[in-house]
Amino acid sequence: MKSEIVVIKLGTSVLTAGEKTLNKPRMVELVRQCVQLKRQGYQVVLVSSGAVAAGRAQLPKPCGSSLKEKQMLAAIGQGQLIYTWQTLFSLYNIPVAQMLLTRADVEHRARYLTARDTLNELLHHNVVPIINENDAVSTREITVGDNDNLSAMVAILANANKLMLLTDQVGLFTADPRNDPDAKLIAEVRKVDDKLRALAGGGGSNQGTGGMATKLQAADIAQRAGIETVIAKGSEVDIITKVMKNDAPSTTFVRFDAPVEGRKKWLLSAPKSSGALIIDLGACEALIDSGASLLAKGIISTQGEFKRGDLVMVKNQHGHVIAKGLCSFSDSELSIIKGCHSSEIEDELGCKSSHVVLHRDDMVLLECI
Ligand SMILES: Nc1ncnc2c1ncn2[C@@H]1O[C@H](COP(=O)(O)OP(=O)(O)O)[C@@H](O)[C@H]1O
Ligand SMILES: N[C@@H](CCC(=O)OP(=O)(O)O)C(=O)O
Repeated sequence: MKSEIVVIKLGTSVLTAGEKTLNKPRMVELVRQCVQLKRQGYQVVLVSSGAVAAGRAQLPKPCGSSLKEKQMLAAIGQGQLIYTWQTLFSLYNIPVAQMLLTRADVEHRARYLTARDTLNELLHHNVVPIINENDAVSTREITVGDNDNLSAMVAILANANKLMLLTDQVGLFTADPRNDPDAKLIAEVRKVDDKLRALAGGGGSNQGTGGMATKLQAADIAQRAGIETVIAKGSEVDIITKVMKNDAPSTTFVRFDAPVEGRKKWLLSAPKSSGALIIDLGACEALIDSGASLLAKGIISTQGEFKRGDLVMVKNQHGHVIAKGLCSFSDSELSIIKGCHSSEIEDELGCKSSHVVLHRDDMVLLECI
């Protein structure tokens, strides 16, 4: 039987724990629990933050306020980060592997498949993959930007059963507990919606990136891909073991009953959109109620510039995103054929072309109207 795969994301807040550099006793403890999990038959993938913090501690003068400096610090600290993990796992004779990814590696279908194969091969050989963003080469265009979203992408790549986001809070509260002592823990989330997003603030510590907002984005993606996500406090004793037994105060995002499959998971996780299609009510209903492909007839207008094959968001007339998918036409072609019947498209464009704008196999639904 194939063993279950657990992706554990460790935020800077967990790995530094109030210190200016890596908190090694904390890392020892986390490795012990990961090994325990492996001995129970699970496969473990780590998404480890902490490179910037580790790099910062190695320079004599404080720095890291600009993007350039952060990239430099990540380049300095990543070596120490992976060395520390490697040293700790080697105490148990478990090899580790470093994978540094950017959005471009996941966005490009062929690179995505290569990363997936490498990850699978590592797990097959009982190695613990330790993943971080390749900050040193990440430009604004290709960065994921935070390891919460990266960990959701990794969970999809690894075909994981569970995603654990370990941080410095026990879960998602009704308000940032650093500012509101009356904030209450939300134990279970069925669906991430705008009301919930409004509760999630940015990072509380000055070390972390994204705070709860990016954790919700990650949980939303994972839920839709059929992966249960748990936010929990990394400093709590035996936290990994407790989360596996559903025995820790935490926030659990339950997986959707009908998750997206195969290639659609890639669509869900990776590509950034180049533009958007605004569609009418009839088209919204056809997409959501009947699972239909999107036809030119339902398109009111487009936003942004995109080529054939680019990823676009699909919005209703109120600007609400309802789907995303790979578009068969460029924005300039759509300006000609929007509102047309499918049979008129080839005549209008004067060339052979698809009869649908977004095929249902190349599209994931994100919201209901
Ligand atoms: N509604 C909320 N519930 C819990 N924490 C929140 C909330 N809104 C904002 N936060 C902040 O998110 C922080 C955790 O995110 P972050 O600093 O990015 O940590 P990490 O390094 O673990 O990713 C918490 O310290 C907390 O202050
Ligand atoms: N890639 C960066 C971490 C970025 C990040 O998302 O940090 P965090 O919010 O602490 O998980 C690093 O290694 O320092």
